[in-house]
Amino acid sequence: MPHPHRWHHPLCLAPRALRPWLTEAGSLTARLIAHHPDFQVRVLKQQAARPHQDELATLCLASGVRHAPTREVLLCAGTTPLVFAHSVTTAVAVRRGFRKFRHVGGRSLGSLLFASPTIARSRLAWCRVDARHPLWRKARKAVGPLPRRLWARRSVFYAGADRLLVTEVFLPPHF
Ligand SMILES: C=C(O[C@@H]1C=C(C(=O)O)C=C[C@H]1O)C(=O)O
Repeated sequence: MPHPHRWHHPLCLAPRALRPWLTEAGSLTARLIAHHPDFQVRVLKQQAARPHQDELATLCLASGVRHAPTREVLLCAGTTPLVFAHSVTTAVAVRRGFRKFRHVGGRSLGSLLFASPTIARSRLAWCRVDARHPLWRKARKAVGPLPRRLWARRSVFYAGADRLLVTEVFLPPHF
């Protein structure tokens, strides 16, 4: 059976209010701060983890790779989670183009990525994830009960040959 989650879901199916968020080409962090002065980053995990199946090709990783530097956060307004963000890169990248990745801590990764003129970004891609997808299950674990399907977007940041894949899952009830 083909993998049910493909990253080119038609954007016209997204709720109108969500579309500006799904298509924001600048920093999502900056957009969230503009709407929520009490914006906060809650770090859930920053460690090596097995990349998701649908991340391997994008990061040019072989399917046997078990340890890719990974960061998972909740982007919150006060204590209310708005977005679950999952970022993954390669062992080489954190020693080269994305050296600062491991030291972001409680700051937003966006503040690092968009501050660097040498880091470029790919086009965005979209997907509706459900319980079959690890992103849905991770978000569920972090925030509790969720609707059956969630909108997610992702893009690759490039520092020379190095890649960092950032995926953002939009959480109800806010989105
Ligand atoms: C890529 C950005 O950074 C955001 C912040 C993240 C973090 O701190 O881990 C992760 C993904 C993004 O939602 C952005 O602001 O657009």
